[in-house]
Amino acid sequence: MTPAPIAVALDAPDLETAARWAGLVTPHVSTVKVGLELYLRYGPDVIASVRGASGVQVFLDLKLHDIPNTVSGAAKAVARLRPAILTVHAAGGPAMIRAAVEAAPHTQIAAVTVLTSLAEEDLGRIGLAGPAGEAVRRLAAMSVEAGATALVCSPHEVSAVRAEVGTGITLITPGVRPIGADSQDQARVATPEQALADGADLLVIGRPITGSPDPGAAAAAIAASLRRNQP
Ligand SMILES: O=C(O)c1cc(=O)[nH]c(=O)n1[C@@H]1O[C@H](COP(=O)(O)O)[C@@H](O)[C@H]1O
Repeated sequence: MTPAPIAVALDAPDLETAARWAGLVTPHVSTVKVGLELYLRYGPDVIASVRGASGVQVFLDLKLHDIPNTVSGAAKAVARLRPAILTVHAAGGPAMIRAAVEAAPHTQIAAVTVLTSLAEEDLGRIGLAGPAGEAVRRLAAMSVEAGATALVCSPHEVSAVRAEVGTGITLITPGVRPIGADSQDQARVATPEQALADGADLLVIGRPITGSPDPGAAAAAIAASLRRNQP
């Protein structure tokens, strides 16, 4: 069976747990995601540990955000690990995004538009002209123009972003919660089925899977539900 288009966020406090989660979910999902918590604690070794023998795609979510020269150096430093995807903040601007794209030619650069943890009322406070849908659309268009081939947005904006950027761009949505699951610190959320129906290519799901007593079974259940809902 083809693995589901899900990136499991391995936000674990230690490497053993992350590698165990990766092993359990890998038969069911296409991708595992390494974020700041693991990377800052263990560094580059974490990539080989979670990739394991399966060779699953690794998404390195470092959300780089700095001046172009610094982001170029950082992207070069991790490009040798061959992550399939690397995140940068779209708010870093077009020159920064382009610097990342040029520094990591074998990795897909994903620009994070507006964090899924931000609610409409937060945008004004950080000085971002809203509403969220409009800010995401603006950042998405700018990022693609700067060379990003993937975008991160919430499921709420995915259909508008798809209409804006067309079919060639990979749309990645965190803020995904199966029916009945707690949204926790996520503000703009939808179900996996809805996110996919609205045009997402890859769903980022962490705690609804990794917080389960059986992460393998939780991943398998979401994957099966997505298959059932396919048109
Ligand atoms: O870039 C990301 O992956 C990301 C962007 C965003 O806007 N919101 C967001 O939640 N994420 C990441 O997606 C994951 C979501 O995890 P859960 O909320 O546990 O499903 C975390 O690892 C976040 O760092």
